[in-house]
Amino acid sequence: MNYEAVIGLEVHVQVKTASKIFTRVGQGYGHPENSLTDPVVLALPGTLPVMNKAALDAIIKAGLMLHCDIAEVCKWDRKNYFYPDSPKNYQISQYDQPICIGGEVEIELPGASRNVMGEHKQIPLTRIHLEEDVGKLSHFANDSLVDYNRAGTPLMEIVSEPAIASAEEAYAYLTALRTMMVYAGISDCDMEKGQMRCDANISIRPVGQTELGVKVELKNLNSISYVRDGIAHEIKRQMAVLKAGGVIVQETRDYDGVAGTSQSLRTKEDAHDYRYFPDPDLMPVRVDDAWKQRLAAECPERPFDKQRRFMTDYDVPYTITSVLVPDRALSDFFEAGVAVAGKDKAKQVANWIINDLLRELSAAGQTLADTKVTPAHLADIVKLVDAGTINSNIAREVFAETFTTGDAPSAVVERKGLKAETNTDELEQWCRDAIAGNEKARTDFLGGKESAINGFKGPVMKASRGKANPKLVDETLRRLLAEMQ
Ligand SMILES: Nc1ncnc2c1ncn2[C@@H]1O[C@H](COP(=O)(O)OP(=O)(O)OP(=O)(O)O)[C@@H](O)[C@H]1O
Ligand SMILES: [Mg+2]
Ligand SMILES: [Mg+2]
Repeated sequence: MNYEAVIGLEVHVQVKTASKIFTRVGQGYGHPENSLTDPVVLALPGTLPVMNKAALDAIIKAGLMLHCDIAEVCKWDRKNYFYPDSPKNYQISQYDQPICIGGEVEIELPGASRNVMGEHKQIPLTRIHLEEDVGKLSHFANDSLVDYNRAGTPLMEIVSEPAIASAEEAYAYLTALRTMMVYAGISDCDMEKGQMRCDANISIRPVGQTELGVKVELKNLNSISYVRDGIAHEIKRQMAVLKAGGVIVQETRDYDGVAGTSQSLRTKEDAHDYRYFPDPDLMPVRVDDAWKQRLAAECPERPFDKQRRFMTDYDVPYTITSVLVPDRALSDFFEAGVAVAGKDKAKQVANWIINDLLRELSAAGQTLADTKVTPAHLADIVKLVDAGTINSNIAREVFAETFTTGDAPSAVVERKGLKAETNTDELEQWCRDAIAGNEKARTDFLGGKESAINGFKGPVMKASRGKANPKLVDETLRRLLAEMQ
């Protein structure tokens, strides 16, 4: 029998706000243990939560980016459980009235090769709700330590429908989701810092069956690659169980990304009853149109929409757009360059960014934010090359100088006297010398071997100390050779 996999992902994303979700103490990663706490975080008697509107703004934005319906009214519920990561013995979350309903995540599957755009698909979402993150426990041989710095950090839970078909699709889903959240400034989604965390629910069923199989939930998937590997491993495991005549039991498993193995944590029988009920300390939230419209205006263009626009409007190849677009600052830099250079020069501007700017940045250990190169510099250098003022070899040199000094390319050309040799008499003499100096190439060319012309170009370039305009050299050589025929 043939089986197919069905996957649903629950993704937790920490929202990047200045303060925590229900109190004014700051949030962050890497601070001394228990330094980001206050009476509300520690649930001291008499404290009450106060809603942080910035966290609501962020989740509404996320919902708008992902085409969700934003509920007119949503409310807060207590998820009750007893564990030291939550000093209140409950977590404030949203149960039956989440803020975002439905929606979808556009994903791109791997193409036939790196240069080819892969298939795009929409993965439907069930909901997105907002809750507070909990504290972190560290277990040692004889004791366990609790750090409440993370407790109360606003946390979105993005729940997909069971509609992801493979480990590759799950990988693409998380990549797309992360790019989108970073684009909108909602979260940095650094999985190593726990800013994005994912649980994967996996079942298999005979192909053609509509009813879902029994799901297994994988936890502790702390990188996007581990999610992919963990899912692939789990699908194989379930197939093997069924093939051997066994049954899948509903359980939660822990996946060890390093070892590539998983083990059962708990089965359905141990499932919690969270006794959800509305939190009496918090009012429901009503989101009106004006609020939604304010945030819609702040939402950036979706990355895949931008990529399609770059390809159709600017005629930039897919491979280049897939480097430019995932980095919002880089794509803004590109568009600023195009705005100066003109739309018809977009491809050249993009090439300077991809081939030269990125190379120089990585060699210098810098990021785009540090660079002295401006979008106008790129437009300048494209213009210099197009006008034949400098050839592309010299342009590389000029760019490197602009990169280190921040001087405009035309200023560098001026200062270093790098203008292409336009003295045609001198150029013509160099060409004559080159032809005279290579008898064989001359006979070959005159005998019809087109490529033999290249044999003269090296000596001409050398004579001009690299400054000759290659187009002009080519033209002059052809004219002189034609005269000899
Ligand atoms: N049979 C199934 N096979 C694969 N995925 C499933 C199946 N049934 C449900 N899912 C997925 O499992 C996830 C369920 O998440 P949800 O938060 O609704 O419930 P939960 O996991 O029971 O709750 P908790 O938040 O406490 O983990 C969804 O992403 C859903 O698409
Ligand atoms: Mg859940
Ligand atoms: Mg779950």
